[in-house]
Amino acid sequence: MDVRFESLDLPLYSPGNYILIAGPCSAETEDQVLKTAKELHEGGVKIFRASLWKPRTRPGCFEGVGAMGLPWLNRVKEEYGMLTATEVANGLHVAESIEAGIDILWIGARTTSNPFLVEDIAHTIAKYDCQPVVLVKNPINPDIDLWAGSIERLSSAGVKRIGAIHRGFSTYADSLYRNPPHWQIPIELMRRYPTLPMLGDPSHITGKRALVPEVCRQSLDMHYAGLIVESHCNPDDAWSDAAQQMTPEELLKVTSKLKLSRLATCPMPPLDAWRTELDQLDENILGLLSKRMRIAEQIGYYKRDNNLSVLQTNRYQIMQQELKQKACNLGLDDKFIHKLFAQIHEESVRIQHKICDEE
Ligand SMILES: O=C(O)C(=O)C[C@]1(C(=O)O)C=C[C@@H](O)C=C1
Repeated sequence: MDVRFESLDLPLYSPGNYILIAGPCSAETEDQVLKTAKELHEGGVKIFRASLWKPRTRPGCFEGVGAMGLPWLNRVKEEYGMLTATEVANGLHVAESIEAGIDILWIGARTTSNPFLVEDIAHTIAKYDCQPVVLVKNPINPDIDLWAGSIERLSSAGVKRIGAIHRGFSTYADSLYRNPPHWQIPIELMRRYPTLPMLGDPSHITGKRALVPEVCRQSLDMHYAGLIVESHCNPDDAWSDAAQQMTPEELLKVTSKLKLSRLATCPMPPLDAWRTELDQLDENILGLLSKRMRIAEQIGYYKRDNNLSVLQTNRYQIMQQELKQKACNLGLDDKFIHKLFAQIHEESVRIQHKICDEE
């Protein structure tokens, strides 16, 4: 589908000249909102974010202050001249936010996954002459068409200023990141829509404040238009997502370095994206190997207690035979897979011998 994107026309953060949206995960109290906004404003941040409606995984968690926080965001606008941004999950949120003068609305990952909600949001926005900027987070699952589909729905309904937010994708596997980035997906979206502005969301990708700086850097190296980062005046006491929020001071230390590292390197976006993806896959392989060895250990104890021999040649041969077939089906070289699993089996046998020798 041919989608035309108008410029977001948002103020840029300097140094670095990129869009920087910062603020707490959730608006909690008027004081917390104003204190955080003041510190960010003093550091040159021009766009303030805070969620009012929070879709949470389980009931009983803090679900946001709702429309009560809209006047707090208005005070941020009036007192510090910042633009304001919040998350919307249905048409009612949209209407309340636009009527309260919010400048930027973002659609969260769970909402992007629901075409009915996206339609509701799109048609509600389109009713207003003075439209906000709308940013679409990637869906929770790594489904590029669902992401693209939401963007297309907004555009078809008449929403003009649209951008995307890359917040990573949820995973079942153990991972360094809360939501592994799968960089190839946003890269593919940017290939499909070359004029679509993409913002990185390092807070949700990493889930840990210590990792936020490197993902900020990677996002800008990918030529993203900017970043949306969580910052709280007292992150450890935050009512939601405490581990991934940083103080305005910590954040500004990172953002001021970004320009330097961006100029000092010569980014090669496709290569960088592939390497990042390989790093992630390697980490997944390590996680799986570790799980496999833990199971081999358990079998080792069982064999010791039941006086069974460690080496089970039959089992090993059947396993290799099946792997050969599976490798061929996946287009992998069967000799390589044979060698790889011979090594893995050898290590498993070593671990079990050690257990059996322990007594
Ligand atoms: O199946 C078992 O008995 C195992 O202990 C597992 C395992 C393996 O790593 O796959 C290890 C040793 C045996 O020779 C065969 C297979």
